[in-house]
Amino acid sequence: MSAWATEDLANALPAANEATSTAPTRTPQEHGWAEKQNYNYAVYNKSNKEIADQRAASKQTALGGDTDHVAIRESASELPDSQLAGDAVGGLQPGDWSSNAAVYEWQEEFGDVGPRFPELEQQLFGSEFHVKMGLDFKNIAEISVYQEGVVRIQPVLSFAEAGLHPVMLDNIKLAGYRVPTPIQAYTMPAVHQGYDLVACAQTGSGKTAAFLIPILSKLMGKAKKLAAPRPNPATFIPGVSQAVRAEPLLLIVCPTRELATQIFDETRRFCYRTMLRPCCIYGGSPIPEQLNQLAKGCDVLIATPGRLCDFIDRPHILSLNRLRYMVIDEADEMVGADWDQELKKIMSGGATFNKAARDLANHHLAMDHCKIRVGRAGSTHKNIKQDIVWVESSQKKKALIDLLMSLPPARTMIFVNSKRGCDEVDDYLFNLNMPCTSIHSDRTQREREDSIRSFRTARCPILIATPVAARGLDIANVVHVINYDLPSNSHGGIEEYMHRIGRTGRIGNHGLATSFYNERDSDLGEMLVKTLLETNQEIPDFLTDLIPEGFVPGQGDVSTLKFEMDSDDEAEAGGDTSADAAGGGAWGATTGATGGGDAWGANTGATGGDAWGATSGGGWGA
Ligand SMILES: Nc1ncnc2c1ncn2[C@@H]1O[C@H](COP(=O)(O)OP(=O)(O)OP(=O)(O)O)[C@@H](O)[C@H]1O
Repeated sequence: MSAWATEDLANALPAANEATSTAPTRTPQEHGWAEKQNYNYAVYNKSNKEIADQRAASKQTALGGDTDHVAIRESASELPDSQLAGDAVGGLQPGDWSSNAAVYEWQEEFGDVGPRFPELEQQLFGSEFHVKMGLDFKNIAEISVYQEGVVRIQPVLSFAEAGLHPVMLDNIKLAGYRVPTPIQAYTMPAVHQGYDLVACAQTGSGKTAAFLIPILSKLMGKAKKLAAPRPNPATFIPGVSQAVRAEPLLLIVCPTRELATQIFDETRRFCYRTMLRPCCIYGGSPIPEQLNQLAKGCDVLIATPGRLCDFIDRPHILSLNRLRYMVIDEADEMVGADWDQELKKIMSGGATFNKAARDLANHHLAMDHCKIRVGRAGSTHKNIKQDIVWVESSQKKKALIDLLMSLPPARTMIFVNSKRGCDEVDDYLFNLNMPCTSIHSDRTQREREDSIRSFRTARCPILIATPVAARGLDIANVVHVINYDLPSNSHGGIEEYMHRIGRTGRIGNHGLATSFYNERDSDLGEMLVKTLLETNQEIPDFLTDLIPEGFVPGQGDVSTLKFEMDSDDEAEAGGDTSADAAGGGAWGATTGATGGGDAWGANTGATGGDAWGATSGGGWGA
């Protein structure tokens, strides 16, 4: 099945608050929804030994060629062909662990730049499941960029002028990126000049590439000198060949398994045709599988904290001695996890950046680190239409099916606050023949990976999720996000709301976010109204009382709205913030901002002085 097309569907979506009164008179399939799919226990519940035996058997029967691919097809052979074709994402088939996804395997004889491999290139860059840039960059590029602290960075207007390695420029082209997003316009020169960095921007504005592109590009120039020795991939046999110790140059830590595998996917793309070998380690999947990957060499390690600690405790397997860069993704989420002692060097914050995370940055980063913030921390953007609908708790299920059946079928994420609620809503929709799947933290890792994969491929275009899936998930053509339960303040409040709705309307695309609201959500009401006002959304009648006194929707000055998450630095610095240079002229914005000109006043002259691949001073592992 092909991916759902965002633009047509987004244009076809009516205002959701008109939708709940429509009773379903047709089946979901008559309405255009895909057939529902059962979870395939036969494939997913195989033991590791069964999979290994199957792979060994298929290796024997394979007539030359790529034996791993034969094994992959074999392991999925119990699925119908149509399902197989639809489920291949980046070369992975059902039952494969995401950490085993194909990476570019460098060989000594390649010289400086590796040759192209069309099949791998297709897997990495050719997928219809990658998020494609939408048409409305303007609404992202218009957002003001703020720099805090002593260092001022001049943004670049294009990738070409960012001083990137030629292979990185090629990979950026293959990925289809034409111009840097505002956050990328600043992070590229900042990393190039060797600064530690705290970066923060709206959901879906390219933060992952904002740290990957400049860091990997710097490492590419020096990989041969810096990287640890590794075995020849052509002759390496897991468990038989001599394993090497993984000694990454770049470590990326993030809070969830789904995010880790997604960053791994993006890293695989940007490392294409270079000797930088990425690996991904995360909880819930078999350690031996991940050990086999590390044993082939690892220059970029993407990890969730628990599994990383496990491996750090085994110094013969993983050493951080060579580390040059460290990135903490979703840093505000990470600070709760007792990790502050280990977190150093570069920090790329999440779309919200709370005080605890900022304190952590102040504690660990070099004194002259840069802080770059695109828009208000925790703000959303105009490309997401936000509808709030009054629904009593007892009516939510009915309202949900009515809503789904009143809109054109579209890839939809439904958020609930509890695992039990997630199971219940999944059962309810599934029993009504809706093509849904679900994810929460009590599911096995195989179930989690299957669920994300089948949502990504639109085999199950409806995903019901607890907040475990809220952060960072980047799935093409998620047109509609439904907050079945709004996140009360004890469930992350307005920050969580913003992360959830940010699964749609990514990178210039449009999306709809519908939230069910009733008196139980009143603790969120005030912040919700301000968030709606900020992007000029419609305020429903039952929330108009909460509009700040004197503020006229659509006309009021949104900068007067007070948000709890506003930067403490701004307040503390007493207006030291330099703002309003969008750096995004190349995105087609006519902001009137100078975008990289003289607006910044004098450059600091603190270039950091680093040549390619050199670490900036005083940091972790330096
Ligand atoms: N310059 C660019 N041009 C086109 N697409 C881009 C560009 N930069 C990033 N993207 C794509 O935009 C999508 C969103 O990027 P990413 O997931 O990094 O967003 P994010 O800011 O981290 O969002 P979140 O806060 O939700 O995690 C990705 O699919 C990425 O490949």
